[in-house]
Amino acid sequence: MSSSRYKVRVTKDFLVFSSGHFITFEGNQCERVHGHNYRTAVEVDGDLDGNHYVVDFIALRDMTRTICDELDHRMLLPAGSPYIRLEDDGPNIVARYRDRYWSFPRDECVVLPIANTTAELLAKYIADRLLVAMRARGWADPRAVRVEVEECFGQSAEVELTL
Ligand SMILES: Nc1nc2c(c(=O)[nH]1)N=C([C@H](O)[C@H](O)COP(=O)(O)OP(=O)(O)OP(=O)(O)O)CN2
Repeated sequence: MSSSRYKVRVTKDFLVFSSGHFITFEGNQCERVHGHNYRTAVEVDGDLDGNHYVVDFIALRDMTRTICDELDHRMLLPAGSPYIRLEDDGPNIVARYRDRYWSFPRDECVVLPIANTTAELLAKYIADRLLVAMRARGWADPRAVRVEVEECFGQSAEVELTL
């Protein structure tokens, strides 16, 4: 007897965010500030519910759009970096790396609970937020949530939350 496994996938031309960032790497390197037009794709694996669908992908689309819109046209800053210090400076947030520092108006930044603004950890952040949003709607946990974040054409990272 064969068994069936289902997933829904959502990727739309508005599930994007144009944001600034910089990453640290190799423990002693920090990029210059730059930006990307990030694109996201979301997949949810699970059993069919009483509607005979995994989840309503319109609702999933809208949940994802809410998160993308929060990140759009913002400077993405990591709150959990061991290398980059974030400081309040009145209406601004100052980011410091060794003898370099950047000052951004607070409402033009998003401080994220991640260690580095890599595509991988942005995908993880979005996946975690989506799971919270699904649970807030009373949805049963799916089997898995996957989020892909593409930094630019041909460069992306994906996370899978297995539940
Ligand atoms: N696995 C990952 N590798 C890299 C990431 C990442 O998030 N995950 N990020 C970077 C840099 O932040 C940077 O964003 C790379 O972007 P890009 O502009 O493409 O880098 P380059 O300037 O070197 O590429 P060009 O196409 O020549 O502009 C690096 N690695």
